[in-house]
Amino acid sequence: MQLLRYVETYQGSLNWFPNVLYGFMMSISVYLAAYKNLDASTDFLEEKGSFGVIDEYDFIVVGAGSAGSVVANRLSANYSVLLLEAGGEPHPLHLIPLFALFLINYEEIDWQHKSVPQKHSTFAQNHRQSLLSQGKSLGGTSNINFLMHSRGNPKDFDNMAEVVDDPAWNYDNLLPFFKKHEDYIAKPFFKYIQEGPDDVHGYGGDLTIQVPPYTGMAEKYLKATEELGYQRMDLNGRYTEGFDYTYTPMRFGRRQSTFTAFLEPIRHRSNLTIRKFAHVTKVLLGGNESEAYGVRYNHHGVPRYAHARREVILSAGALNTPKLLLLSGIGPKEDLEELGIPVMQDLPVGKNLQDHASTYLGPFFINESISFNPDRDLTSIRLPEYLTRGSGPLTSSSASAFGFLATDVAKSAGESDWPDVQLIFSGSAICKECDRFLAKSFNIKEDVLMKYYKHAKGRDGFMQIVSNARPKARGDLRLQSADPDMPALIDPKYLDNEHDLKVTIAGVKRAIDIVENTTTFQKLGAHFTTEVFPGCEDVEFRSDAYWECYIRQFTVSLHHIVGTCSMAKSPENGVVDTKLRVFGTKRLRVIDASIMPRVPVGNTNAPAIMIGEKGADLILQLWENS
Ligand SMILES: Cc1cc2nc3c(=O)[nH]c(=O)nc-3n(C[C@H](O)[C@H](O)[C@H](O)COP(=O)(O)OP(=O)(O)OC[C@H]3O[C@@H](n4cnc5c(N)ncnc54)[C@H](O)[C@@H]3O)c2cc1C
Repeated sequence: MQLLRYVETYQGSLNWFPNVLYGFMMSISVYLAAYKNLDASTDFLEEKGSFGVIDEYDFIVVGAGSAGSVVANRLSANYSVLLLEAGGEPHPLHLIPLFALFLINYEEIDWQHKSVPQKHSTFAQNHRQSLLSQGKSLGGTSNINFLMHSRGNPKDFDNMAEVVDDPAWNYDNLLPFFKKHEDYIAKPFFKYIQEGPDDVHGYGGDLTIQVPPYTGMAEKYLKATEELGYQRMDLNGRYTEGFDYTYTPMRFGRRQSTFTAFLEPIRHRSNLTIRKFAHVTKVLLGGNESEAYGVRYNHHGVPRYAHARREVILSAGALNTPKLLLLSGIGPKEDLEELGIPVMQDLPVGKNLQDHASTYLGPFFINESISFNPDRDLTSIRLPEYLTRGSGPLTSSSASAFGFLATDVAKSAGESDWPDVQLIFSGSAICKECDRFLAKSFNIKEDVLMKYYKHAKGRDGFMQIVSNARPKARGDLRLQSADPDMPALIDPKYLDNEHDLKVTIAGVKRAIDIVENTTTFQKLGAHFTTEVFPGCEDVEFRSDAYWECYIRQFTVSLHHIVGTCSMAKSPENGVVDTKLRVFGTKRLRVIDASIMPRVPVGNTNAPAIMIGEKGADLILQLWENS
């Protein structure tokens, strides 16, 4: 507290802080590499000699991410579990939500997948390749995501149950799995939270869900959306159109990843073996019925094998799980034969890839100094304030409010109660180094962002992310080689159809309306930038053609990839059945985001965690009754 008082008193003369911080962030790769090398060397020495002749467990879980951490936690309560994770310890900087946007695209903690060059989008990204980040450490992508807790719309799950013809996957039946781990803290004063038997939230679970202490300009944004007739509602409940503060997995201002919630507290459980730096390269399948009996993996350069007495569970995420299945001979027959991989099962692995293609709309400027302007507001007080009180802007990933709305496209399809656009509000101004940081995080050409943001630096303002929440685009993932170290060919096919473009343009116009047609924002003199996005100089500014150009240039993935190992009624339409067992195999399941047949209207971390709960429950039910 003494330190806090000292810093509060002298902060005026200590405004060197942003410069130091920017300098630190620019050299972050050195720090990340040092941390990882130390972790890997310690792990190598500790694990040396700890392998048995037969490394055998009841269950093997591949991937300690959002879903895998939950699966390993639940199963190891009763059975022996080997959890294999390609990455190491999560980096301590992950805990600070404000750093979320600046800790992606580093090889030490991110798989850094890239799409193949896109024909209809991502023109401003280097080589037209969309960066498709995925966390690589204990906790997986929950370590590097933007902390938005959003389950998806009840209709998404009802629709999923219909597609797979199994009511077990409808919203009402999945609710217990959303609630099971939740420790929900509702923001005070909001009346929309249901109480009693209709309460959709859980309390006292492993994962605390709350609004961060710092919300910046979010209240202004929510007021403006109310002016346009949108209600404030619980976006993790039975919502339709509406807006709210962003709820996040967080305790005392620190990110709660699935590592901190589900693995750290039990990592010394005698039934659980966590093996870091263990890159699984093949599922071992035997007999006529493709029965999974183990996996092969590389551990510090040494090939290892582990056997499962009961099941092998793949939770390597929506890009690495299909890759692993393909490498193991499960996938489209023709593709596998072309690469000389013996075919174990002919299944549409890697097809049906979906993602939320989005655009980063802005900057919007205001005349008052109320946005979070890092150059000004990131004073030296922020660190001690964060460390001692768990408060202040460091607690916010900057996506402080969001909402869902139904465009005319949804309405004319009779789906006004199933929104098709998500708008995310980021109340941060463009700081003097933000162009370079954002270029790195989005894989955008640095000169493009430097040009576009030049006039915005240091001015109070904000951004909105416009996301096409129910895309029609269906991409795919294929192998280019049987070598596990070769990246897969990933093609999300963003904006390859008129529908997706139309919905995104409609979303952009609503986002502009919120700013330019509400008294809340007009009192602040709020307006969209007058700067033309590089590459769109030849079309009339703010015309539909301009928005099309902007969206196709500045396309960014919201990193919500799903569908590559789709759950389905039959093997012609998907990869796993409704018990998440890979069709045509035995003792092999997929439990992660890849099993969702359609991307939910919302974000995918909460659904992936729910799938972890549901999958673990299916497994426990089977083995406890047999
Ligand atoms: C930058 C970014 C921001 C995002 N923001 C949000 C957000 O704000 N809100 C939200 O809800 N969602 C967000 N998401 C998406 C969400 O976090 C993911 O959809 C979700 O975490 C996926 O969970 P998963 O269990 O399927 O996979 P993951 O969490 O990716 O877990 C897979 C794990 O498997 C490991 N692995 C992979 N291959 C192998 C192998 N061969 N051998 C061993 N281990 C392996 C990986 O290292 C990883 O730890 C974001 C994603 C990104 C990248």
